[in-house]
Amino acid sequence: MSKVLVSDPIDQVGIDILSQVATVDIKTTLKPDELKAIIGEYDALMIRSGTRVTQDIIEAGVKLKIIGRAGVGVDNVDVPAATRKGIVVVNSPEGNTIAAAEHALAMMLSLSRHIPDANASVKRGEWDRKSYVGSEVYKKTLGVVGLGKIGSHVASVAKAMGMKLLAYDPFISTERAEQLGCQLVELNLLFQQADYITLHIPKTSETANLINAKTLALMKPTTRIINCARGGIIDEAALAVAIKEGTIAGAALDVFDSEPLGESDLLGLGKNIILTPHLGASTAEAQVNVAIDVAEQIRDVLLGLPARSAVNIPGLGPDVLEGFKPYMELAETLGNLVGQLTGGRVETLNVTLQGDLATNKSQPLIIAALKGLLYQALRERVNYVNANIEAKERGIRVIETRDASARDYAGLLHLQATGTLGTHSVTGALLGDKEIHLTDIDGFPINVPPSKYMLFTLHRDVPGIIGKLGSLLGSFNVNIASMQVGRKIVRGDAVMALSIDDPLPEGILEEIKKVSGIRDAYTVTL
Ligand SMILES: NC(=O)c1ccc[n+]([C@@H]2O[C@H](COP(=O)([O-])OP(=O)(O)OC[C@H]3O[C@@H](n4cnc5c(N)ncnc54)[C@H](O)[C@@H]3O)[C@@H](O)[C@H]2O)c1
Ligand SMILES: O=C(O)CC[C@@H](O)C(=O)O
Repeated sequence: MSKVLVSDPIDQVGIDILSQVATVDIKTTLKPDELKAIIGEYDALMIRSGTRVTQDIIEAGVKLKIIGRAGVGVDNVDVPAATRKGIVVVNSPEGNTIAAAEHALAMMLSLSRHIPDANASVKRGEWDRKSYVGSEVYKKTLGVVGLGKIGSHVASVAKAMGMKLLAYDPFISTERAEQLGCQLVELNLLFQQADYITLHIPKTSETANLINAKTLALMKPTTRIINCARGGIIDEAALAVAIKEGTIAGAALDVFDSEPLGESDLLGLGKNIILTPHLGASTAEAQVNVAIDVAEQIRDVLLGLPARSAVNIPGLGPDVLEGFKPYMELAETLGNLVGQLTGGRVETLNVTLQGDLATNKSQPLIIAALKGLLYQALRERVNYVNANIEAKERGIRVIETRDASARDYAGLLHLQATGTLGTHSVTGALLGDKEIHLTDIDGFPINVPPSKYMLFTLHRDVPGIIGKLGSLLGSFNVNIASMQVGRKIVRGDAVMALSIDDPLPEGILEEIKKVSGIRDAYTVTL
């Protein structure tokens, strides 16, 4: 049975799902060294934001197949290191969207009305109504930085509260922004005009310290900033100075450069700052959502099924996977076959996607073809996660061609590999949407389903050659399950594709190549 380590608090519903297929250990107080010492035993690791999965830990996780982040941000996982090791990293892209958006809105209103400080004063026995006069958000301008899932929800609710919306997101269309009632503007204009600025972006090299002394200086003295996205997007020292000096009115922060917060310039700024301990996703509903979402993906991967929200398998979303699964198998089989026919080191793989496959959603097929191609070299070490990187590291150039014109099959996949030992090509399609058929080998038309053990010959199409080959195989006790010849012209060059029941015995390939009329022969195991 597989073993899963859960190293952060996860809702029980997730543990129950994992327990269907694995032994689950829950250890939520591990120090990095302790995690490193035991991770080697586990097939899967499930975390929230508390565990840092560094390269060290990934290297020590010799059995790890999947890391599941019960939340959105995977910045606590070294995803490139996991990818290199073929470990799938999954998250829950939507499970806590509403929770995080509502937290941002709650922070905005709390900051406007000094609710945390007013509440604390009443609890101290005071009745001070003068110190806590607030301001309304109605008719004020909210600047939303990042109009993705959380930013969009914040914008919709803020719109309903009568706020004017500006947004900055270089990856969002004007139409989408308009649908949400937002005016897309340049960042500096947003900083200059907004009364409230709410951040809903990932922390990347572009967004690190996006709010700094320079950008703070652009803001109005009445501006309030809300960050429920990621620590490090705001320069905390500069923010503390801006609040202290009245350059801006205040800030509400759920996330910090270093968590837990500890000593900080942000403490001691009174009612103009609200600090929460990374609570954006902490609702009962969100924790159930993310636990189910991620535990199901871990369960599926441990059962050999694909994950629906893998962050390091490009283009393998649920919609793509559902329709493409049989074609993924086709691509992998063809990749494996052409890799074995070509032998040696492959330098270029030409991938032609024809008919229905000629869509811009077919990137997963190329990954599957590369996985098949690299199988002989890497065996189980290559998977959908690392196939692309492995191919790049080996200098394999991939050339894609899309040809939407209809053929005899709804979708045809053609692979041509060129390497140090020559060039070979294979084409395949699906019959009845699921049965793989090889339709062409090296330009010769055939129509055979692939089988585990196959023999291909390139020969002259002359009488008797099939008999000679059959006798030779018989003399070595090789049973032929099926055989087909593909030729372009009668008595010209031809290929023969044979399915055989067992692997070809040692030495027989050389004997086959000596048969008069046979120019070459290849044996493959699929
Ligand atoms: N506080 C919490 O507990 C909590 C909970 C959930 C999510 N989050 C964080 O909230 C953030 C947003 O999450 P989401 O689910 O909305 O993500 P999302 O991917 O749906 O949206 C992010 C948006 O940011 C935009 N973006 C990327 N780079 C940008 C840039 N340089 N400038 C402006 N926009 C940029 C993207 O185009 C996208 O629209 C993430 O950082 C996530 O980790 C925090
Ligand atoms: O695990 C948490 O509570 C925080 C999650 C949040 O930061 C996220 O990115 O999803």
